[in-house]
Amino acid sequence: MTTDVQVQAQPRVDSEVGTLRSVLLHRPGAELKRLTPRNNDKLLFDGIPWVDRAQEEHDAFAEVLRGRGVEVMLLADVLGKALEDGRARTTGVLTAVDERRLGYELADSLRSHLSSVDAKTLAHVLTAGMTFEELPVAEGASLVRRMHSPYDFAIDPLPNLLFSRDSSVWIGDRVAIASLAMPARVRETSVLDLVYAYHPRFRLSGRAYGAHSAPVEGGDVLLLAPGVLAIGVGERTTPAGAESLARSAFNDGLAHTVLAVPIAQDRATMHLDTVCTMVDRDAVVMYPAVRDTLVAYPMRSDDSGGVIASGPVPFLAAAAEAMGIERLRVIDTGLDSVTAEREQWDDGNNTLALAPGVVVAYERNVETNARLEDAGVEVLRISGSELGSGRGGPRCMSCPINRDSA
Ligand SMILES: NC(=O)NCCC[C@H](N)C(=O)O
Repeated sequence: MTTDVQVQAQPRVDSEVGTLRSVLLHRPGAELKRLTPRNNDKLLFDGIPWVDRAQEEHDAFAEVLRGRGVEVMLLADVLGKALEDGRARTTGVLTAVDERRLGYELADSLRSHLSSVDAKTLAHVLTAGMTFEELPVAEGASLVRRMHSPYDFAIDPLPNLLFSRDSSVWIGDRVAIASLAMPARVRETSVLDLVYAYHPRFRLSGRAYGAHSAPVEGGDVLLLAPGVLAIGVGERTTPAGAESLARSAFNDGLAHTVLAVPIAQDRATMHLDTVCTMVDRDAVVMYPAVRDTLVAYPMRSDDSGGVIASGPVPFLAAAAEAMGIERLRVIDTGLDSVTAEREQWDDGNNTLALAPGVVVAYERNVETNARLEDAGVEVLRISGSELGSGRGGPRCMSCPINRDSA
């Protein structure tokens, strides 16, 4: 159920913790059923999720948000709506059909076929992909068709759309569509591009950054305070990507300081939000192992379209200074290193704030959640036994569209 006020809310996000009003989620679907032990690594899942249970867990997550008055927009719905525009369908077909994979003839006949299907079916194909076995009949003489296994992908599935945080990020009233680093996620950019270009709710919104710039993933971008961004630089976001997003944010007047924060180039720490998320206006929960070592390279505008970087300097001090506060509190999870490592791996530090001091977290991270509560943070627990197999928590699975100003 949504209220009139929520429906009218214009996209705008200037912090991590302002009361969440609208959010974009992706309910996992058929694309997760494509995962097998042979392809799960390439598709960036650490196991084979039980899809029905993952959907139940996701529905429960969405219900927690709705229960707190948040408008939940689902990607399948907004993509389907965007694809009602014929121009979106044409672009969607062109970006999904890869002639290098299919060869000229098969690509041509698949493009014709997809141009004739309705918006909902096309939305399904764009997210769940298509196997050779599912291709429309005809082209029996195609070498490509004959030589591929029926189970090979003619169009790759996008199981990581579940992590809607990474593919786009709102900064102020502009949306930055990510340039995703891993081959398994690159096509997500074009799906989100369709949504923001053609869905009536978004099509007038301005863009920040450019989807074809150097890699930046939304999980690396933290809106520490209005005008202050932190951008993790590691396995996904590159220094050039961070600089490019900073330049765009400065030029659009969306930020005065951007902190580039190096993180280890490991799967466990693939994004900054795997080790640090904000839980209150002046507080973060942070993986203890990085607490004292995290540094930042502050960037500011040179006032003529360029970016000036300095540092490295200690992250916590640089963040507090840029935010104009005395100290950025780190909720001390006080965990022994083994428990901390286990809970970090299971997204214990990946919380989604619904308001200052109110977060959604995976229930399995018992110790981290207990410490958050000891520090006065309200923790709304969700189950993530299956959702977590893609290695992402509540923040990763949510793209805030509208928050009250913090
Ligand atoms: N912000 C995040 O940390 N997102 C999690 C992304 C998980 C996904 N399987 C990936 O490897 O990209």
